[in-house]
Amino acid sequence: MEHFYTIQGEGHYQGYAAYFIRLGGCDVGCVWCDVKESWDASLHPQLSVDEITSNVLASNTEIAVITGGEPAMHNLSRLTESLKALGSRTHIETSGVYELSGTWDWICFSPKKFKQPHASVYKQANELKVIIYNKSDFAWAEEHASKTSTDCILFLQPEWSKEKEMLPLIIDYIKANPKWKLSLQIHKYMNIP
Ligand SMILES: C[S@@+](CC[C@H](N)C(=O)[O-])C[C@H]1O[C@@H](n2cnc3c(N)ncnc32)[C@H](O)[C@@H]1O
Ligand SMILES: Nc1nc2[nH]cc(C(=O)O)c2c(=O)[nH]1
Ligand code: SF4
Ligand SMILES: [Mg+2]
Repeated sequence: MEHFYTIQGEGHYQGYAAYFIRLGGCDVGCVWCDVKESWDASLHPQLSVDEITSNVLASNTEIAVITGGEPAMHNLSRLTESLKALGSRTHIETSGVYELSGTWDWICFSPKKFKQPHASVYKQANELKVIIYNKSDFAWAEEHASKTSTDCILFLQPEWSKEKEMLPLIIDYIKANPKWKLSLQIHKYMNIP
């Protein structure tokens, strides 16, 4: 769908320069998705792996973030092999609904109520990033956290339109349950992609 060089705005690598590759196509249907224009893959141009990776190479970062849409809908073996051959780190943002293909240095798993994750992703995830849209999402976050590996880093991130309402609750929750950390979408405050 698009590719751009920016600052990773979320999660464990928040603040790092990163080259984003956003793949079209998603059938998860989150009501609050902030990139709904990604859902229909046929509306977006197809680029070759070489076209994409040459842009990553031209940037100064060694971090390539594959996102979407739901990137795991696609076979990502060739793309991740090419990125790694260029010396790039491969990071993915995924809802975990599909079994992952490809080789990954960092897996950010953000489960969704709208479609159940695939069982395999829990032990693969390096970070769990749960979006908090309402109060019931805290208990739901714990359910998912209990299935991840012990070294998985746990984040709560407010849904953007509910941030004013949910952030105070998230802060209280993290103070009471400090295994969780806060993730804010800092790129949205900075008005960058
Ligand atoms: C657009 S999604 C694409 C990757 C993948 N489909 C997924 O959902 O993880 C990228 C990240 O943005 C988060 N996100 C999407 N819409 C959001 C919103 N309105 N507020 C906060 N986070 C949001 C998702 O949970 C995910 O962690
Ligand atoms: N700056 C920036 N950081 C991000 N982290 C995850 C994003 C995503 O949409 O996957 C994203 C994004 O869209 N922009
Ligand atoms: S899974 Fe990701 S891309 Fe798909 S609708 Fe949900 S937030 Fe949007
Ligand atoms: Mg985004």
